[in-house]
Amino acid sequence: MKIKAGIVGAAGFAGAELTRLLLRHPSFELCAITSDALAGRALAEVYPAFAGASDLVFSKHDKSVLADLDVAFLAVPHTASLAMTPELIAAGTTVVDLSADYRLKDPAIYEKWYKVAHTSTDLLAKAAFGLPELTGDELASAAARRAAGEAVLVACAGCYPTATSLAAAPFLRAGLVEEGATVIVDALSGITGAGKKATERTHFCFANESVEAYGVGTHRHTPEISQILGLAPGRLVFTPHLVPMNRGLLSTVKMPLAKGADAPDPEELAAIQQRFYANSPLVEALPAGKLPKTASVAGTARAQVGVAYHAEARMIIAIGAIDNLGKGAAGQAVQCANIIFGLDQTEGLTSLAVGV
Ligand SMILES: NC(=O)C1=CN([C@@H]2O[C@H](COP(=O)(O)OP(=O)(O)OC[C@H]3O[C@@H](n4cnc5c(N)ncnc54)[C@H](OP(=O)(O)O)[C@@H]3O)[C@@H](O)[C@H]2O)C=CC1
Ligand SMILES: CC(=O)N[C@@H](CCC(=O)OP(=O)(O)O)C(=O)O
Repeated sequence: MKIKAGIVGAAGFAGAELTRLLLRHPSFELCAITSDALAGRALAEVYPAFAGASDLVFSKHDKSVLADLDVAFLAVPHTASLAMTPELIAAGTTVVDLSADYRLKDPAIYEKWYKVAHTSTDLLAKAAFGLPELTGDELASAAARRAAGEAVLVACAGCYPTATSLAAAPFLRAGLVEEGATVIVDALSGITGAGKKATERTHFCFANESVEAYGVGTHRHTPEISQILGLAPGRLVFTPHLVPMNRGLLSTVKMPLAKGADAPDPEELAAIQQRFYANSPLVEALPAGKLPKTASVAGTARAQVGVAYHAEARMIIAIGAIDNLGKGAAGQAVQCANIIFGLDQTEGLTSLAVGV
C-alpha cells in the first residue's frame, strides 16, 4: 500500500515542485493539495503542465482535508507552519516542513531573527533537521521513532543554508579552517527562491538584466548557516544576491586555512569533499579543477560541490550549486520523507538535470 501524502501550500513555487515529484513517486500517493486562493479549482486547470497527470483539485487549508494522511508536506510561509504543525502531529500525521519555523534549535534565536514568539518549543526540541548529508543522525532517530508509531517532524534546511553548508562542512569538520576566523559567504539565487508573489525586488522588470545584493548582514539564514556549521555568532558574513534566472542557487564560501596547516594542493582539497560525500548519492563532489554550476543540477534534487585554493591568501574557496526548488526545497523534502519512511533516499528523485 502506498504512503498517503498531502501538500499544504501546493499552489506556491515549492508546493508545485513537490506536486511534480510526488505525482511520479513510486511509494507516495498524493491525496490532497491545498490552496486557499485556488480552492475548488483543478490542478491541471491552474497549472497546465499537470494536464493528464492528475485529477486533483485544490482544497482549502483545512485540517479535515489532511485527516488520514501519513505525511503532510508544508510548503507555506514561516509562522503558518507554526500555526498548523502541532495539530497535525497530535492527529498522528508526520510533518515535513519546508519553512523555517522549526529549523533553529534555540527559540530565542528564532524570535530574534523572525520577530515572532516560538509557540511550539516542545515540538521544536524533537524536530529533526532536514539536511540528510549533514544531519543524518537526527533523521535516522526520527525514522526509528516513526517506525515505532510516532508522528514525527522534519524541519527541512533552507535553500542558502543547504548549498553553503554542503560546500563548507567537509573543511570545517576536518579542522582545516582557522579557529575563530570569519567565514565569508556570497550566494546567488534565482527568483523562484522568493516565492510566487512579485515584489519590487522580484518583479520581472526590476529583476531582469540586473543583479543585486540584499539582506546584507541581516539575512535570516545567517543563524541557520551558523547553526549547521557550528560557527559562533559574528563568525559568518553572509551576502545573498538575486540573479535573473528562474531556478538555481550558487554559494561561494571563503574560509582561511588553519594557521600552521601546510598549504594543500587542489587534488587534496577535492579529495576531502569527495570522501565526505562518498556515501551521499545526491551530492556530487567534483574533481580538482572543476567547479559547480547551477545548470548541471537544475530540475533535480542533487547538489554539486567543488573547491579551489587561493595560495597567496591561504584561503579555501568552497562552492555549492543546487536548484533552490530541488535540493533547496521540494527535492530535499522528498529525500527527507524517503528516509523517515524507510525508503531509499533517492526514490523518486532520479531525474537528470534539465541543463548541462
Ligand atoms: N521557493 C524556494 O526556493 C524555497 C522555499 N522554501 C520555503 O517553502 C515555503 C513555500 O515557499 P514558496 O513556495 O516559495 O512560497 P509561495 O509564496 O510561492 O507559496 C506559498 C504557499 O503558501 C500558502 N500560504 C500562504 N500563507 C498561508 C497561510 N497563512 N496558511 C497556509 N498557507 C499559506 C499560499 O497559499 P494560497 O495558494 O492560498 O495563496 C501558497 O500556496 C516557505 O516557507 C519558503 O520559505 C524553502 C526553500 C526554498
Ligand atoms: C531569492 C529569495 O528571496 N530567497 C529567499 C530565501 C528562500 C527561502 O525560501 O527561504 P527558506 O529557505 O528559509 O524557506 C529570501 O532571501 O528570503
